[in-house]
Amino acid sequence: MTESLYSTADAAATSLAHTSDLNYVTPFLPYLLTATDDGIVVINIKGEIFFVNYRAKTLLGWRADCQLIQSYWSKLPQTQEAFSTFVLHYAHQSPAQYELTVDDSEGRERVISLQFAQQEMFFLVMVKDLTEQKQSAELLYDLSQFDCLTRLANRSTFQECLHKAVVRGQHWQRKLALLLIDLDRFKNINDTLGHSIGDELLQQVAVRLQQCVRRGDTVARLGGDEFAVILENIYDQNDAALVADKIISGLGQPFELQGRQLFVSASIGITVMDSLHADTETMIKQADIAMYRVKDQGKNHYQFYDSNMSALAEYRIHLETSLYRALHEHQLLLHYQPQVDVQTGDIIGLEALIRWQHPQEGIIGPNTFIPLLEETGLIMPVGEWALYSACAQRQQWYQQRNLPPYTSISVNLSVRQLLSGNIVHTVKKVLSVTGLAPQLLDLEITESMLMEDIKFAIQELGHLKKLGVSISMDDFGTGYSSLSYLKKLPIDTVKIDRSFIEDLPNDVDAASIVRAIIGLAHSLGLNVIAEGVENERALAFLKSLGCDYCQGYLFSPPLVADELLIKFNKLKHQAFIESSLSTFHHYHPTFLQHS
Ligand SMILES: Nc1nc2c(ncn2[C@@H]2O[C@H](COP(=O)(O)O[C@H]3[C@@H](O)[C@H](n4cnc5c(=O)[nH]c(N)nc54)O[C@@H]3COP(=O)(O)O)[C@@H](O)[C@H]2O)c(=O)[nH]1
Repeated sequence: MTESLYSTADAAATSLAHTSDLNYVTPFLPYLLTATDDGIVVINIKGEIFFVNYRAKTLLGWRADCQLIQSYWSKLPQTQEAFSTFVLHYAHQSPAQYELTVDDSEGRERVISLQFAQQEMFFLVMVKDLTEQKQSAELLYDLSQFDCLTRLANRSTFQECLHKAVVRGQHWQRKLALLLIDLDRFKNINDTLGHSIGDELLQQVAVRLQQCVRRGDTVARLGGDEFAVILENIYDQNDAALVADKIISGLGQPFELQGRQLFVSASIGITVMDSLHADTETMIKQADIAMYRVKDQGKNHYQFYDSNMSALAEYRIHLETSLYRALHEHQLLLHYQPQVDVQTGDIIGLEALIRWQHPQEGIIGPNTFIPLLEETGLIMPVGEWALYSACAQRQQWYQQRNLPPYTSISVNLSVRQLLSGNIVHTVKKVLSVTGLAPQLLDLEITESMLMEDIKFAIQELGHLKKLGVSISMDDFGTGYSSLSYLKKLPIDTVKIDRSFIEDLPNDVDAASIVRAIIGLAHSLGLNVIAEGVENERALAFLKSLGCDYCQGYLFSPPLVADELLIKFNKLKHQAFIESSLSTFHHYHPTFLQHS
């Protein structure tokens, strides 16, 4: 039954589809004319109106009924103008379209299109509301041109602006400058205080940057915390330096964010180019190189690009590529340096120090490549490798009865490792795989690392301490040197930086600092290791101050595992020190003359 009904309906639909007889539609016309989303007006060649549907009245702002429309038509110059234009220019085309802005019956501005179709002396005018379509198009345009967070020009607009600036500069033969600005430690703000504060900060930074430049200059956000400023029409570098100074001091003022006061700084790389020789790609590359130079040199400053920087940048790229290879080809290795009990001369620990055995350049020290490992993120796998290898080596020595059972192993942590959120898990894993007792592992951190994100760092150190490992504060005295925060940190040992040790006991200031550090550390229940002990007078002085442990060339330089073992096995206690002296003279022949 149902089936037959459907087939009847299908048959009817098919027959309708095949007919072009409009008589079927005519009875529905009044309904269609009111229900349609478009306005419909019928008008003659003189502009006299014969029919207007409800939608057209609303869109065109006509509140009157059909009889009065004639007079309204004449009061609407834009519509009249549209009509006249149509009559003059488009009458021969069908349908013709004209776009204009009117106020609708509620007084809201609307963008409409009038589409005319002619039938002898009459015209059918279809009135379409384009407002939303236009708004979406504008929004899309906006999104493609501007950064939605800060409303500054986005990266692609910046590229376009820079290109135009170069062309204008070439035309007027004027110089132009590009400043690339990167906020220092923005990631920490975002990670610790949350993205909403981070976003607000970026918005406020955008406002301040705009306040530092002239009206015609371009300020753009290139992404993340990176901004750019294009200065056109400048006379020389001084003009750009003035703006950079303004930016540094502008951003140096505190930011008020959700009831908090925040301080930020920025690193700025600048390139100034004679427009005749400028091209956008080179300018961006140069400003970028200069900016990274500032980052390397301690941030919160600006630098102009100079050609030497390119050589340096190329060297870095070379170094980076070689480092990747070094990792795959196992060119990284650890050296070990003993830590000695000042009173007994016993070796109580070994510090693992990374080296790069470069196939052409020989042994490369960590200061050359650790910063690059940090920057590239390679420090994570390398750091984990160092931790694992040091612990495994310590265990192997112990199992082969080459080391007293209490000898600890110290491993340096990098800032990335400490703040990765993964360090506790990594240490746990390494201890479990190597079987090393946590009490025998010492992790070295530096003051400056803590300052990156003190709250999180303290939290992570607390978790590490709970595992049973000990923590040493490395290079103490060189960074923030805030003795007052020492007591808040979950650490066990303070390592006095070797710059305070090298001239002991002659350097009176250094001697006072060392005395103060040892006194304070002991009052807080912390051990003290003096780094870089190179001679016996320094050792004697440190002993007199009650320093607990020493490390330095006096005892041994860092050595590869096998060498260290030979030395360790051959020599004990005082004999070890005596022999170390001769090794030390071998490394530092001039020392004999001074001592
Ligand atoms: N994240 C990691 N950082 C590491 C790792 N290995 C090393 N490092 C960091 O590199 C810094 C420099 O290390 P290095 O060039 O090995 O210098 C150490 C010693 O060789 C040197 N030293 C020791 N005794 C003396 C001395 O008597 N005189 C003298 N002129 N130098 C001496 O001091 C450095 C000791 O290191 P530390 O105790 O850690 O300060 C190093 O500081 C680490 O930060 C690594 O695996 N991961």
